[in-house]
Formats: sequence, C-alpha cells, structure tokens
Amino acid sequence: MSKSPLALIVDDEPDILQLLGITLLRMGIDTRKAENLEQAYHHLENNQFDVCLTDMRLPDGDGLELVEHIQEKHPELPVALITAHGNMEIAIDAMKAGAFDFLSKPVDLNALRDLIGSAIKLNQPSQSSKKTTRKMKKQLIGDTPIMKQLKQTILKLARSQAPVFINGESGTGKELVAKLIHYKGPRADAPFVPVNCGAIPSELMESEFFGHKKGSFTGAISDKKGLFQSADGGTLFLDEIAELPIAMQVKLLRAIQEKSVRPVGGESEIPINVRILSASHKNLLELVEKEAFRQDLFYRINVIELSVPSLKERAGDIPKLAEYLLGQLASLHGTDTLNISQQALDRLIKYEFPGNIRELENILERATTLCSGDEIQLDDLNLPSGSTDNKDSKPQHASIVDLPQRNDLTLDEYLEQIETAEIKKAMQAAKGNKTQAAKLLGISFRAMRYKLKKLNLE
Ligand SMILES: Nc1ncnc2c1ncn2[C@@H]1O[C@H](COP(=O)(O)OP(=O)(O)OP(=O)(O)O)[C@@H](O)[C@H]1O
Repeated sequence: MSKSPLALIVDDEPDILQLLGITLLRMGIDTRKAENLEQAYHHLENNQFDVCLTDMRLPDGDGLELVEHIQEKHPELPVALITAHGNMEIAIDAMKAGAFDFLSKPVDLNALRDLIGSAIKLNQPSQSSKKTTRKMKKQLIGDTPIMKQLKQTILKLARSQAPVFINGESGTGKELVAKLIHYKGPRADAPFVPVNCGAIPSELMESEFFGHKKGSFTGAISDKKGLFQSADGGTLFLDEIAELPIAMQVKLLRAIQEKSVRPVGGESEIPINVRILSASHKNLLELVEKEAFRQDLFYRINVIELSVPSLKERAGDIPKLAEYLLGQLASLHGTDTLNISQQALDRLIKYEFPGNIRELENILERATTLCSGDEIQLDDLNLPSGSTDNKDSKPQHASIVDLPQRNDLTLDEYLEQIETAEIKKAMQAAKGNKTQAAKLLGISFRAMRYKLKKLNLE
C-alpha cells in the first residue's frame, strides 16, 4: 500500500489548525501541526513533507521567513501562505520568494482542496510528464547558456502557481514557453487556453472572457462559457496582453483577484481556478507610465517576469534549430528531411532575424519548396540581399522601398497608395497572418483589421 501524502500546517490558532487538519485528512492527507516557526523547523528536520501550508503571522516570526527557509533547505517542497483578506502585497512577495501559491482568509475550503491537490501532484511527476510528451508536439530547442538558464527557470515556474509575465520580441517562442510552464506543472491534465487579446473585438471581449447567458444581448442565442471557465483547473494564457482596452483591464483584474467570474447577463458569480500566464512584445512598465496599462493589473500579472531572448542573442542555436525545424517540416509533408549547406547555414547565422524563430520557420519552409536537391543552398533561402549582419540595417518587410511617384494624386491618395503597398508586403511576409503582419508594421491587430477593410484588401 502506498503511503498517504504528508502536509505540514503552521498556524498559531488551534481552531484553524484543527479545521485544516480535518479537511486534509478527508483528502487522505496526514498532517503534522506547528504553532510557530520553531516547531515548524523541527518538523521539517524530522519528516519528509509533500506540502506545507503556513499562516502569515506567527508568534516568533512570519510566514515569509518560513517560505525562505524552505526555499533554501527544501527547495522541492511546495509551500503556500495564508494571508489576511485583500493583502495582495504579501501574497505577491511570498510568490516572488518562491511560495507555490497563497490563500486568503477566511480560507475557502474548495480553494484549499484545489491548492493542496495541485501541490501533491508535483510529487507525482510521472503522470504529468507522460501527458506533456503527448500534448507538447514542439520542443524548446537551444542549448546556449541563455537557453539553458531559460529551461531551468521554466521548470521552476512550472511548480509554482504564480502569475508569470513573459516578455520578448515577436516570434521568440513566448507561447511555447507558456505551454511548457503549463504542461510541466501540476495543471498539465487540465486545459491550456491561449487567447490573443489583440484579436478579440472590444464589444465581444466581456462575453469571450466571462461567457454570457442566453438572450443577454442580440445574438446570444444560447448560454456560452467564457475563456476563464474553459481554462478551469488549468492555465489561461493572455497573449498580447498590452492590447487589452482599459475597461477590460479593470474587469480582468477583478476576476483574477476574486477568483470568480460573472457571465454577461448572469445573476451569480462562478468560482474559477485558473493560473494566469501572459505575454507581450511591448514594455508593459512603459505603458503603465504612459497610463495605457493599469498599474494594479500590471503588479498582479507580473509577479514573476520572464524574458525570452531574441534569436540574435543566441545565434549559436541556429544550426540545431534549423535541423529541428527541417525535421518538423519533413514530417508535416511526409518527406525526407532536407540537409542544409554550410554556406546557407553561415548566412543564417549572420542574419538579423527581426521576426525571430517564426521568421526562421518561414524562411526554411520557403527554402524547402524552392530546393531542387536534397540540400538547401544559399539561393534557396531567398534572403533579402544587403539585409543582415549589419546591425543598422532594417528588415526588408519593415522598410519603405521604391516610393511611387505622387504625380497629381492628392496627399491622402498618395499616402493611401503607400499604405496599401506596405500592408500587402507585410501580409505576404506574414503569409496572410494578420496578427503577424500587424506586428511587422508595428500596429495593433484592431488597427490592421480596420485598414484592411478601409483599403479593400480583405
Ligand atoms: N526554442 C524553440 N525551439 C523550437 N521552436 C521554437 C522555439 N521557439 C519558438 N519556436 C517556434 O517558433 C514559432 C513562434 O513561436 P511562438 O508563437 O511561441 O512565439 P511568440 O513569441 O509567442 O510570438 P508572438 O509574439 O508573435 O505571439 C512557433 O512555431 C514555435 O513553435
């Protein structure tokens, strides 16, 4: 028979210790109880725990000290803090210090069960890793020091429930990193729900995020679950979070803080248990300073910030990446994997990659089509000549070239012509992907949609 998991619970109020103990016992978890730090340290020395739950205020110190002690002496042990209601600052500090999660007082027993359940799963990695392998078809390739460090951080963050903000240039792999954090953690069996915040029309946002009730607005022909509910038990990945309109930022903050949502037209709140990961290629702090992003939401989602390096910063990974991506293309097309000539590889290593790995993928896909033998040659890459190793040069698709003659066009007509040409070029470079094309042009997805419509380019 396998042993029951063991939890350490630390609180100076005997009633609370008893309530926590009974709840955990009903979950099949044994407990050791401590009323202060000294007793907690003693138990930690003499037992092998699966999870620790501690109150913030203790007679001989505070819960943060215990979090730090555990981080140092027992880094594998998930520890969660119980904080006074509404004291988010301490909860955030605790997560930054390495706490796995937090609970607010009065402790909601359902939330407690979810939290303990997730923590216990961390010690049964075999199940999740099988799942990970099945669901993660893509790998994070790279073994330059900066990538090795990133992979280690991902594993550490996967064990925590802390919100993580992933920053990095477009196409660097932010979504892939978010997926790994999810699939390598205790939520791997529940959904990973990605959402591009720039791609939802603002009038539909509330209903997309929180769901709606039948008849709550024209077109609401049946009840609909929102993204939060779809991600229940799992992870909601808010990509391009900087694009969220301010009004939606307020509603999002509320949902994250209250851990519940109210569907449009609904009467009651629905509790949700979702980990929030977010990403943007923009500098959120700058947006906070310009008042384009709410500071309170920024602090809430940016408990931990993770930077994904650009491809330029890890050019040493290009040969391995090229080999891996060519393998992926071959299995997609059901063909043999193409090789790549040394000359072509050298050219790629020198190239600037404004669009990072997504651009490398596109270049190799195009090269695969153009290649007539079994080895990709320099010409097959079809890289813009003169682009490149020169740090000051601009990516081809982001610069205005060959300005047309204005002749007798009005200024507006002339500018429209240039705009049309640039948008077409970006759409081509992005293979028709509007989000990507908008990024290349440095405009929001909404602006892109508006322009495509206005210029009749759809
Ligand atoms: N280290 C890597 N190894 C292998 N493939 C990668 C790696 N990083 C990114 N990719 C691939 O590159 C493509 C772009 O990655 P992803 O969509 O995660 O980037 P992103 O930073 O989220 O982009 P955006 O800012 O445009 O949303 C994906 O197909 C992804 O699988």
